[in-house]
Amino acid sequence: MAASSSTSTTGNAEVSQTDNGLIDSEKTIREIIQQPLLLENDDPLIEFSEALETVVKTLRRVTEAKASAQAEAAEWKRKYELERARNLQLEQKGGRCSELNVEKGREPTEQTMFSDENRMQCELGGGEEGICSHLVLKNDGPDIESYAAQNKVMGKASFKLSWYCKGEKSDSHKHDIVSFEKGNITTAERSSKQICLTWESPPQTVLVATKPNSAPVRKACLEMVRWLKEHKNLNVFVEPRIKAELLEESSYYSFVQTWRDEDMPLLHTKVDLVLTLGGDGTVLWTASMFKGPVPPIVPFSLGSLGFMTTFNLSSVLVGPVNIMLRHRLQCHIIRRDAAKSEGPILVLNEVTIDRGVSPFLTYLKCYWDGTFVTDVQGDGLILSTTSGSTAYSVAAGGSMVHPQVPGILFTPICPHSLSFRPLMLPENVSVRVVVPVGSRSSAWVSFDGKGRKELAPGDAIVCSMSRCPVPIASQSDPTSDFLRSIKSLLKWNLRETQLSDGPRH
Ligand SMILES: NC(=O)c1ccc[n+]([C@@H]2O[C@H](COP(=O)([O-])OP(=O)(O)OC[C@H]3O[C@@H](n4cnc5c(N)ncnc54)[C@H](O)[C@@H]3O)[C@@H](O)[C@H]2O)c1
Ligand SMILES: Nc1ncnc2c1ncn2[C@@H]1O[C@H](COP(=O)(O)OP(=O)(O)OP(=O)(O)O)[C@@H](O)[C@H]1O
Repeated sequence: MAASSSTSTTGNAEVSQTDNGLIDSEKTIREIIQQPLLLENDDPLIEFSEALETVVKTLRRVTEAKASAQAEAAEWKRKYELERARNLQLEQKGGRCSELNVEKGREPTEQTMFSDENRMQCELGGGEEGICSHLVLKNDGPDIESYAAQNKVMGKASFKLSWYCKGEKSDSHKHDIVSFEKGNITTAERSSKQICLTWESPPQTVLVATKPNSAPVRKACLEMVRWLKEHKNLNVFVEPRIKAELLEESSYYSFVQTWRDEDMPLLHTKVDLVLTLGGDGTVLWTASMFKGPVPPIVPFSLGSLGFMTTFNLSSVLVGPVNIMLRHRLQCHIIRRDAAKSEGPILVLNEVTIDRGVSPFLTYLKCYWDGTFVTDVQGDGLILSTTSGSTAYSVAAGGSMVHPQVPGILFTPICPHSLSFRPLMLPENVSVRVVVPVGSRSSAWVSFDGKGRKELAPGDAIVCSMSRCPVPIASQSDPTSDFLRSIKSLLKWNLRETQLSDGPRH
């Protein structure tokens, strides 16, 4: 039935002209039926009268059904507006957290989700400190089925997510990771993490670091320093050892600058760019010179492997340059009797706690965020970054992990246990490794394979992710670099392809 465009309102229900027409038709038919002219024995007229009676009944049913549907629609509209007004009111109150307010002893099942008056009720608990808020809807009325569908849309429980860091509330980073707008939980976009460095002003000061005791590296260094000065007019910094080597070669290199030990904490404020000539060890060494922020490093591969030394071309002075942020672990040593800790010591690959020269089992107790986790009884333990996962950790049975995955690898070295598998922890965990007071021997700790220190019984080392990563220039994207490294350098999964001319299964 087509609806008329003009309407008149009766109470809550809106009655259209079509409905008025139906009512008029019914009246007319009734009048005809009740005509006194109709005789009792006039059969065709009686039949006609009965037929008209049926039409009257049908018309009445249609009119009633329509009115009822319109009344229901108006009621839903009213409820919707009521609900909306309540929600707006809540939002204006600052989205205060409220606790779930379910009637005591009554589960919020479909049957109990509406009130007796078929009225949606939004009951909000008063808990100021709660971390969630929910709508509770009740209905014991007859139209449960038709309301249930609406409930799914209108009665969706609202909630809030809160972030805690080591037991303390912290919302500072929430929208970087998870959004919960309108009750839909989504994570931040993860399509690309490629970082590109574009110089806003040209670099002016360059630090050159080289592998020692290598004639080709020494030659490359002389040429590079000269080129940087003559072609780019850049300030050049080198380590004191290299400065001595350069001056040994020629007094021409007297323009080259160096630093004293006490200046090192401020080195990053003077240097725009670091160039390394050597292998992975040279990158590790150079990164270790910076205890805080590290300037971008461009590694020139002159080593034997070159996991981090994938860069070969030097258009970096113009840019843009692809950058890979490699995370570091920062470590503090806590001596049994000392009031102050030693450190921080930053590592790009790993911290290794091992038995050193001792022929005995290393005995270590491990804690994550202060909770005891396990003992290590074996040759030792490696706490590795994902960049370091392809170094010592993989040799000890750890998995190789893409360096963009944030985390800490927990890899035992030759554990004297059949079930001690390596595992990986999230980046935010703080790991404490203690040499128990009752241990028969000391343990030894090393940082990227260097700076060996003894840990006596009662001493501990605490490691967590540093906020200062090492930005390293890369030739292509991080995934291609990683795959190229593990395939060409570690020969990952190299196998001849099976011939096709064999038995068919
Ligand atoms: N059994 C082992 O595999 C083992 C033992 C001791 C140390 N190491 C590794 O050596 C590193 C120190 O390197 P170095 O050059 O100063 O010492 P190094 O001269 O002894 O060289 C160690 C080798 O490890 C490679 N390497 C370093 N970092 C790597 C990485 N992230 N991925 C893949 N290979 C990597 C180097 O290219 C080099 O070939 C330590 O951080 C440790 O990871 C490995
Ligand atoms: N500037 C530096 N001062 C002191 N030691 C350094 C310096 N650069 C590198 N080293 C050390 O020299 C050793 C060898 O360096 P590197 O690893 O770069 O060369 P490689 O062994 O030939 O290459 P790769 O590591 O790729 O096999 C490493 O142990 C490293 O710590």
